[in-house]
Amino acid sequence: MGEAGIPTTKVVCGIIERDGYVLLTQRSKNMSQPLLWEFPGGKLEAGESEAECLEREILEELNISILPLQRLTPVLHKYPDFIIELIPYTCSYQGGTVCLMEHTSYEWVPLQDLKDYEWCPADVPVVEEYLQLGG
Ligand SMILES: Nc1nc2c([nH]c(=O)n2[C@@H]2O[C@H](COP(=O)(O)OP(=O)(O)OP(=O)(O)O)[C@@H](O)[C@H]2O)c(=O)[nH]1
Repeated sequence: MGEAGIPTTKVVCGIIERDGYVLLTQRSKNMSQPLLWEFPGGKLEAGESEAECLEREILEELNISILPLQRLTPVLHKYPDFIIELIPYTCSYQGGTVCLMEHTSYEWVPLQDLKDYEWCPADVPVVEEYLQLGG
């Protein structure tokens, strides 16, 4: 539980790397945080590991397979009506063609452009840490 009894939602997200590019997805108009950019992923379900969650969500949302590599620092972020613990993993792209099930668009982005996107607020520290690590 977080402040004032608001539960914390654990969300695992993937920084998916392929040949020096990283995969970003843009939330669609009818999702929460419309049109903001994020690293694909989703809510951790009971009984699954973070890696299992990430592989499942990315297959469901994008139809590609990935391999989680390194866990970065989780970010605790308070949105007006909920608290999120965003748990980032670097991942390698393994195969498949991106097919969007929920998002409005995606881009493979070079590291130097990551700062130019309008991110979900919880992602901002993740982007900073990732860039500090050198990608
Ligand atoms: N997948 C993902 N979600 C993120 C990121 N950053 C961030 O704040 N979130 C938030 O974490 C939640 C993830 O939920 P989700 O993707 O599994 O499901 P959803 O949007 O259908 O859930 P919702 O309808 O409850 O908003 C959303 O509220 C989303 O806005 C991120 O980088 N990746």
